[in-house]
Amino acid sequence: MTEWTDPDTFAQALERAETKEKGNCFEDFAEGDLVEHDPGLSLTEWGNEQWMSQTLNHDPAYWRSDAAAERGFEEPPIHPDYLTAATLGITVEDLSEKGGYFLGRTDVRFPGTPIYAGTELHVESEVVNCATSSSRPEYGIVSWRTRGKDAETGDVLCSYERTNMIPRRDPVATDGSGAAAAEGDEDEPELPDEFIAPEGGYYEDFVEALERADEENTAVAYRHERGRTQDDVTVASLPLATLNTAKQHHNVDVMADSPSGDIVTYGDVTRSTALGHARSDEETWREVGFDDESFHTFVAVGDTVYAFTRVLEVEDDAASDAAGTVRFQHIAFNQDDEPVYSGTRTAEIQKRSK
Ligand SMILES: C/C(=C\C(=O)SCCNC(=O)CCNC(=O)[C@H](O)C(C)(C)COP(=O)(O)OP(=O)(O)OC[C@H]1O[C@@H](n2cnc3c(N)ncnc32)[C@H](O)[C@@H]1OP(=O)(O)O)C(=O)O
Repeated sequence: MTEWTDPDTFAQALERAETKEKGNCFEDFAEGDLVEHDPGLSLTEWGNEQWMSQTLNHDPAYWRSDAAAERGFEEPPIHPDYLTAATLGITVEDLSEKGGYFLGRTDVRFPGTPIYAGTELHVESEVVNCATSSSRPEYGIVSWRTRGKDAETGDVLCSYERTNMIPRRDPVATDGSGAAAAEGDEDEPELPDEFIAPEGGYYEDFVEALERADEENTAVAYRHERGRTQDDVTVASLPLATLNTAKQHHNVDVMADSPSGDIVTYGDVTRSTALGHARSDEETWREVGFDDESFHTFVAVGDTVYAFTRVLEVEDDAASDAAGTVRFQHIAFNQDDEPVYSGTRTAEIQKRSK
């Protein structure tokens, strides 16, 4: 009788067996398609706290009832970073499990927040753009508008537009114009002469710093001291806890043959860690939204995520009198000072005079 577990026999069996594939290729997406994602997730206190603690997000309003009450929350709510990561994680099986790279995201908004532990997520995505990559024949570039809804009420809790490179089933010829344009675009860097940092983390400190910087060639731009070295928890456990099935985060065997040569950190972990560093130097009141997010290069186990912040503008138009609105650019960078993530963030920052 054939012993199927004999190594030689099994090797032959594997070679002849069809693989039941997961995920979709570029050709499977068409503009206007609506995908209802089957996985769902109950946003738990444990998941929220695990995400926040591992990414160094320690805003007391998300940890302590008295601080939550001061902010007008019924109890410590679900953090917007965890909500964003969970909304995206659920979509991976249908949108990007085939592989490819999470390139960027914009228009991240939270119309239905605050929300609390126990809320169940139902997520849907609409294909908004399918484009040829002019630099990489084996990929196309797909963008989706994704909405994370309260499964019970249908209220939209988190919405954004995200772009990934997605493998093509059939590679196409490209004209290489993307790479050529990039080569020609290399301008000399023109940084301001002087960088200043706000004295403190209240709204007034950002206003005062921007006023000081109003002279020519000065920017309000500073780095944050904390760094977070990536380990098995941040690289594999956090994405799996959001049902993110991208092999990039948990299949060392497959990733050994990829450009990174190893599993890589979920973009939302990199981003949330950098934001955690930035928030530790400010008095955050409420997150409003995020735009123009890009992931520039991979982060892997052993890499350390640091953060740099530039203050772009302030506006005294927050929903609460206790805060003012600040728009930031945050750049996450690694131990070799390479940018790994950048994006703009609009947040309400507490006033000292509250
Ligand atoms: C979730 C999830 C997966 C993950 O979380 S993976 C971890 C997060 N993502 C990454 O680590 C990717 C980091 N990025 C890179 O390593 C490089 O950017 C990459 C993807 C290797 C591309 O390198 P290139 O040097 O080839 O980069 P280009 O700037 O030339 O971009 C290639 C084409 O993509 C277009 N593109 C780039 N960024 C965006 C963007 N934000 N929005 C739209 N399109 C973008 C760019 O224009 C180039 O287009 P061409 O037509 O010229 O090819 C999960 O599975 O979902």
